[in-house]
Amino acid sequence: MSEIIQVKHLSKTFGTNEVLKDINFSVSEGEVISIIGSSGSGKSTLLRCVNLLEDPTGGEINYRGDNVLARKYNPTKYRSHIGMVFQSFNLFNNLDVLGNCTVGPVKVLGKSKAETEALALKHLEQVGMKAYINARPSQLSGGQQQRVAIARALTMQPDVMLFDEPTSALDPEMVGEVLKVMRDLANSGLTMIIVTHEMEFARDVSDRIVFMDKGVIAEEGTPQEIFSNPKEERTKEFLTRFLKG
Ligand SMILES: Nc1ncnc2c1ncn2[C@@H]1O[C@H](COP(=O)(O)OP(=O)(O)OP(=O)(O)O)[C@@H](O)[C@H]1O
Repeated sequence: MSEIIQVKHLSKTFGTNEVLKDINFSVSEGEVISIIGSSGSGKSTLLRCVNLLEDPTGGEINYRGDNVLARKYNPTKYRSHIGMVFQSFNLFNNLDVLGNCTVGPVKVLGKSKAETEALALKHLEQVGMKAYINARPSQLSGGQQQRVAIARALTMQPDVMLFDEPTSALDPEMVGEVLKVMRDLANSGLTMIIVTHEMEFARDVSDRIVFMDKGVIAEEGTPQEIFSNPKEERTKEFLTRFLKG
């Protein structure tokens, strides 16, 4: 399996707060990785660094072997390979559903409108939102908006999709529909890095679990290793606390 992203010795500091310390991990084609850990452990910051939404303080992010933090590398080009879905959907309310999905590929990637619309319709169908192409985001439920946000990211034809707590802002009854779409994507072979508090989902869909604690990767392994047989005391404590809560 070829490596798509490799993070080496990554660090991130906000003022005097060292949020990420010497992070090393990689994702290969077709892999699904879930990042779990307590609130404030640095999960979202790590994902945002991978997408260059935050400037890492040190280390390397390699995309197919090239360090994207090197001066000569074009960050816009790199970002076009990385899809991201946020907690808060971030759809454009002045555009309808189809417009939300086509604006990026047409304006940023310079793709043809006809080709992009066909692709967008395919992905909107995949997430069960094809019937809503003319709706505005404000007319949709949170779960529907998040499914459109997923279709929008997919229409950019990314190499890897990052999900930053995609169900945290949803009413409980809408969590399932978004997780179902993500399960289907994972089964389809899409490469995914997911920050989530949905433990059951993470256990079921992931090839690997990364457990973060206080800015470091405390433990990493298969779902079986992490959930049934964690080696680190802090992993056990987190899971016990989580299951009780
Ligand atoms: N833009 C920022 N400026 C200053 N501090 C920040 C910024 N973004 C994050 N932090 C700090 O970095 C630390 C890690 O935050 P982060 O959001 O990455 O954690 P998390 O594990 O994703 O938490 P949660 O599960 O609650 O989302 C926190 O102490 C947070 O206050």
